[in-house]
Amino acid sequence: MNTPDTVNTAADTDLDLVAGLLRDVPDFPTPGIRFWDLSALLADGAGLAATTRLLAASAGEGEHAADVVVGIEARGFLLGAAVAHALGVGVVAVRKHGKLPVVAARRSYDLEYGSATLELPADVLRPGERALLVDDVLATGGTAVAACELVEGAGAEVAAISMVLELPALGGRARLGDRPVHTLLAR
Ligand SMILES: O=P(O)(O)OC[C@H]1O[C@H](OP(=O)(O)OP(=O)(O)O)[C@H](O)[C@@H]1O
Ligand SMILES: Nc1ncnc2[nH]cnc12
Repeated sequence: MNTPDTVNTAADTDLDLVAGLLRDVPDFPTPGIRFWDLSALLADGAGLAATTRLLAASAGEGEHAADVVVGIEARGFLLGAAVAHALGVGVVAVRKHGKLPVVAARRSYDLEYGSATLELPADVLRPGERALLVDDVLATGGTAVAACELVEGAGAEVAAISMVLELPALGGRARLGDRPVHTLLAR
């Protein structure tokens, strides 16, 4: 029987479901990297719904509510669109270099297994808007910092950063400074 401090909430149930659908793959994409793959989670209807609920719950309410979601290529697109729909707001796709026809700004960065450049589409973020950044994994934080700088460079505010999985050993949270970071699980 549950006692008051062992009551399972709906969020706990969602979290258990999410955790059970993650898989880690050794030596991908390069030797020595333990890669966290969310494919099975995204492919599972209940898993995707639980993930969306949990990520949306980390968005602020009232005056702290997000005006828009920013999804980071590529896996952040899938989660970002789902979270935006749940919150009733739109979604901005921050893309890898060379995919957008009209670019507001770009940032290059390093991550666990290489380097990349992110670009923000022109004329979609308005100054003063509160953006919720969504992606799957927070590792070194290079990707998230670049995305935050693009949002902030457009005059918008990073309301929060929401990710499914954090890899604390790689130090991403510290690189994000004072920006509010919410991750569902750590490995
Ligand atoms: O915290 P970091 O060290 O920056 O790593 C996290 C990023 O790495 C992965 O994306 P990846 O660049 O592999 O791109 P993809 O989603 O296009 O596969 C992941 O989806 C995050 O965006
Ligand atoms: N180990 C990892 N697994 C999945 N995505 C990542 N992005 C950066 N590092 C990662």
